[in-house]
Amino acid sequence: MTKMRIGLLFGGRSGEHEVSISSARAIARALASDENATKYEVQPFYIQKDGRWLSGNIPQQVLESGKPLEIEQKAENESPLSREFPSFNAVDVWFPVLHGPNGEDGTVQGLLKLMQIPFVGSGVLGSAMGMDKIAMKMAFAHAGLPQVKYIAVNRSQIWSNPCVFPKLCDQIEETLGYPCFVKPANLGSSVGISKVRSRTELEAALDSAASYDRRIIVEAGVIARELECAVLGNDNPQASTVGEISFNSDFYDYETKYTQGQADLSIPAKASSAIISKIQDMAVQAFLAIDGAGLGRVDFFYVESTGEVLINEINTFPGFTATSMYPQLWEASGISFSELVDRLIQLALERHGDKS
Ligand SMILES: Nc1ncnc2c1ncn2[C@@H]1O[C@H](COP(=O)(O)OP(=O)(O)OP(=O)(O)O)[C@@H](O)[C@H]1O
Ligand SMILES: C[C@@H](N)C(=O)O
Ligand SMILES: [Mg+2]
Ligand SMILES: [Mg+2]
Repeated sequence: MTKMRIGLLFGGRSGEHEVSISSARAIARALASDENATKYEVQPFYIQKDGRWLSGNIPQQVLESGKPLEIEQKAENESPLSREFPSFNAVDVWFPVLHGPNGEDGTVQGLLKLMQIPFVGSGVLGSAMGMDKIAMKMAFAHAGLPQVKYIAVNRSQIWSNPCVFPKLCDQIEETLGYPCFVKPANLGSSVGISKVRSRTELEAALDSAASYDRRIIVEAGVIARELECAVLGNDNPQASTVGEISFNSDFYDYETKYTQGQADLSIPAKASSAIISKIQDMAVQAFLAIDGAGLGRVDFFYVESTGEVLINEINTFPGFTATSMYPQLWEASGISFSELVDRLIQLALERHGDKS
């Protein structure tokens, strides 16, 4: 049997570069295990932090070491893609294991779509909507999904005009109060997010978020349990069992997410069956609202005292690291890691066949 060649794309010009390497290591292992090894042959492609694409031996070395490559000087006028374009022909299905901007946001998906080769996950629209927390929240509001109060901010309100900035801070204090969360709109893994409790912290957090993104979102802080649900499928997606994250840190920040033992994952979450099915329904609605495809993980806040469930966000390429929820939610729902990656490839082929 001829093996299908899977283009495993990882790394990326993103604050989540290291997370992508960890996810890709796990996915590469799953593609080489069990029955998958008889069906698939993995061709890794590594996108360096400066955006250059590498094939050949280096991607394999990065996968083995789990560490990003030191950036060597780029030749003047060298295109990030110039060296690798010919070898793209050696791929039957792309598996873009990219988190954050320049990978999970529709940019790479546009390139892969133009190549007319199937790829795993959401297309251009779903990826872009799922990455940008402002656009995402507009789609959720339109779908009638409850969420926290928020204010959308543009970098120009923070950096360009000294008269606008104090007014913006006044508006945030009046509308949202403290604590509130300041986030770059297009990022993940909590990179660039601050929880703020005072005017001084707010000013510093806005300045910091603006260094990551032109678009920033400020949300009212909620005291709630954090529940997550995985989604798998295309036009008729399925929701997994629901999991809960608990931790001792101030919020679920980068260190808590990726340091073994810092967060506890309870799967299934201890909540009534009514709450679990509500979350599963909302997860599917959220996935459809942004035009998701293949996979997604939807994060929720559950305010136990009032019974309120608020949607926080969707991730169109959630983490597959050792501490990540997405593969563990499916494992607990009866789909093993190796079966999961196989299904994702089949869903990519199905979606490609739709000619969408
Ligand atoms: N409005 C809020 N109220 C309370 N806690 C919040 C709020 N927004 C974010 N947090 C905390 O910050 C964490 C990260 O937020 P969020 O999920 O929006 O960021 P992210 O960078 O997209 O993360 P990831 O993509 O890794 O899930 C949440 O899991 C939660 O602990
Ligand atoms: C990878 C990270 N953004 C996640 O959602 O798991
Ligand atoms: Mg996210
Ligand atoms: Mg999240």
